[in-house]
Amino acid sequence: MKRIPVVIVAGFLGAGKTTMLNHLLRTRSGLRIGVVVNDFGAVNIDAMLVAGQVDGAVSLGNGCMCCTVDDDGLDATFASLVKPRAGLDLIVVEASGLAEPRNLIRMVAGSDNPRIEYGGLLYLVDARNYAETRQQHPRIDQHLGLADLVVLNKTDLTDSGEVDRARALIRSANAGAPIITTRDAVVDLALLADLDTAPRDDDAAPRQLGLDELLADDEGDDHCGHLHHDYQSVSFTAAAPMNPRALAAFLEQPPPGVFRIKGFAYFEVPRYRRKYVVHTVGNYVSVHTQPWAPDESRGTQLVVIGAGIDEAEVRAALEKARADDVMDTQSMLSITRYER
Ligand SMILES: Nc1nc2c(ncn2[C@@H]2O[C@H](COP(=O)(O)OP(=O)(O)OP(=O)(O)O)[C@@H](O)[C@H]2O)c(=O)[nH]1
Repeated sequence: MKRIPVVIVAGFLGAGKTTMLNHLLRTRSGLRIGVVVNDFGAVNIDAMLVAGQVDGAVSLGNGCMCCTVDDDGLDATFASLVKPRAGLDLIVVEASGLAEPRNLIRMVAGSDNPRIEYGGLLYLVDARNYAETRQQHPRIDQHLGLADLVVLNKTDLTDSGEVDRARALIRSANAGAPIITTRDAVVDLALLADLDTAPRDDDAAPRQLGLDELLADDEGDDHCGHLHHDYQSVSFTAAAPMNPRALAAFLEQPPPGVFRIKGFAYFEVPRYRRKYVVHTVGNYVSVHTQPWAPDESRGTQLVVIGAGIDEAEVRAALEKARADDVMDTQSMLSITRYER
């Protein structure tokens, strides 16, 4: 029986994991892909952003799955995905931006399910924020060291010098994994199919860490060092419309410690009634629109993630950004200027 490869997609907050997953799903040309999506916040925004285009999906919300799944690891999740009827060719596990890849690899490689096999780790790097993130979180180097393929993304937001510097830093953490540069995480699906057997850039050198060593190594059990211990998330939901100017001001200058905001917003402004998907990563804001699903209730759902954030302050700022009056169309400029 052919086993279904399970590829783990990891990378720090906002690196482009969901963007890549959506690209793969759009271009899968006949291949059947199952996904496991894990979000840090209580509202599973990532699962909503990939909904509707996937052949089988399991969403594990509210916490990094490296620590929050139970003793069976991901076994129940895989069991529900690999039913022969689903006929999957590939399973992609999108880790939360703060998850520990080593633990995830253990869960997949150590699974008792005879229908799956570990298919490798793809690690996404945000070229714009990488140097700073690495300085803040030296542990990222360990994550990168486990990768079978590194995708250096967001090259449009940096100059070539910065891309070269990021490449050199990645190389110092991982001697052999191929590094590809991308914009909007456009990765060829074929690359994922043979991730763990693809030729490495240092063919002569041994792998930094063999899978057996990895599974035996106790270092990954040191939960204290996990990135998510330093971070909090605040989820905000509102059925009433938002004030575009006030929400834009929040996205541009969020309370101290906030690094990532994602979700969607509802504005009751003539001609601007579509669903506004909003993202911030560091100080970069981006917005795009999509239609509401026919049965979807209008409303705003945002997840705000950061280190040392004051939940009450975040919540109060978002409450203040609700529209308390009829909004003029001019006010939407403050949001639409970030449309990509
Ligand atoms: N300019 C630019 N924006 C990008 C690129 N790739 C992704 N983005 C944007 O970056 C933001 C975050 O992308 P996501 O795909 O949601 O990132 P993620 O890694 O899934 O984020 P988390 O799950 O929160 O860790 C979104 O606004 C994307 O549209 C890129 O290459 N260039």
